[in-house]
Amino acid sequence: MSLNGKVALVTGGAQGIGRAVVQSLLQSSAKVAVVDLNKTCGEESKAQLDAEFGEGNCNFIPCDVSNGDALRDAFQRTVEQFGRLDIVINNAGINNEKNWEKTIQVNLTSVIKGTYLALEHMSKEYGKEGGTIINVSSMAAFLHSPHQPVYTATKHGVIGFTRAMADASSQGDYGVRINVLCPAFVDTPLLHSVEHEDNMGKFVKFKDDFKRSMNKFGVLQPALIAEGMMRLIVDSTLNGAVMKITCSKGIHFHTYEPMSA
Ligand SMILES: NC(=O)C1=CN([C@@H]2O[C@H](COP(=O)(O)OP(=O)(O)OC[C@H]3O[C@@H](n4cnc5c(N)ncnc54)[C@H](O)[C@@H]3O)[C@@H](O)[C@H]2O)C=CC1
Ligand SMILES: CCCCCC(=O)/C=C/C=C\C=C\C=C\[C@@H](O)[C@@H](O)CCCC(=O)O
Repeated sequence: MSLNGKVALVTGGAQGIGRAVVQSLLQSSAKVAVVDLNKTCGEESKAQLDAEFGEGNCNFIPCDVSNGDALRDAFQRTVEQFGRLDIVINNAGINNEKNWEKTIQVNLTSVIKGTYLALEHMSKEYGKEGGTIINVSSMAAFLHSPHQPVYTATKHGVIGFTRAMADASSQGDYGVRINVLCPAFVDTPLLHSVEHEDNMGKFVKFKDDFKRSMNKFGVLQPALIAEGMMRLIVDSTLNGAVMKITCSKGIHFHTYEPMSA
């Protein structure tokens, strides 16, 4: 699939799932802005991607997505450098039950802010050409664990917000498709945070429950999540879709029963 001429912004793109998505976007000839807090990882990643895909296709923008002004600047810099914006992936996330307010800021508030900024740059409401937004939730929104109550709450929030915004987009004729992706366990640095008291606080005592669940359901590779992401990006029929990716069922969609009166 070719995304030649398209410009993407990926938050949390320096490692893990975001890194795999950036790689797939570059493979499809898109230009990509990698927005991430981790300067060392972001710069290393950019050097590797420049070597593989050539300079000028990828930009690293150091930014804490929970700082609203910094996130606004990151969007602005992307458009200044690449001339337009077509694809926004709100992927940055953390797992910290001890500093749970920060978890809400990064996993939910920043996804909301990232969606609104994306609309300012892509929506027909603002005189722009349209585009697509993908917000990253988690299977934790469907199968919760006592180990991660606030993480789970944020991932529920991302689904509710995204579905409502998808309806706003279609009814308001924004020309922007807005979808949500829910991976099960994925082999990334984030997954190792579940063992640490620094991250989990008092819930660390439930880590064996979490590990049992991981052993039962298996662990996915980031490349499969990137494949699902690319499907959401190119399939122009999808808006408000909730994509799940699990070991047992692979890439598939959640279906909601229609509400009866
Ligand atoms: N790894 C897993 O098992 C699963 C992960 N997810 C979600 O996928 C997304 C990506 O997670 P992973 O790649 O696994 O994590 P990761 O920890 O490997 O990568 C996350 C990236 O986000 C960046 N980041 C964190 N806080 C940031 C901030 N405030 N501002 C800017 N960048 C920030 C990190 O520096 C890192 O590069 C997250 O939203 C996570 O909740 C969902 C389901 C399962
Ligand atoms: C530190 C962050 C880790 C995030 C952990 C996370 O995302 C948790 C995932 C939890 C559960 C995964 C369950 C997967 C289950 C499937 O294999 C399947 O059995 C359920 C399929 C249900 C469906 O309709 O898709």
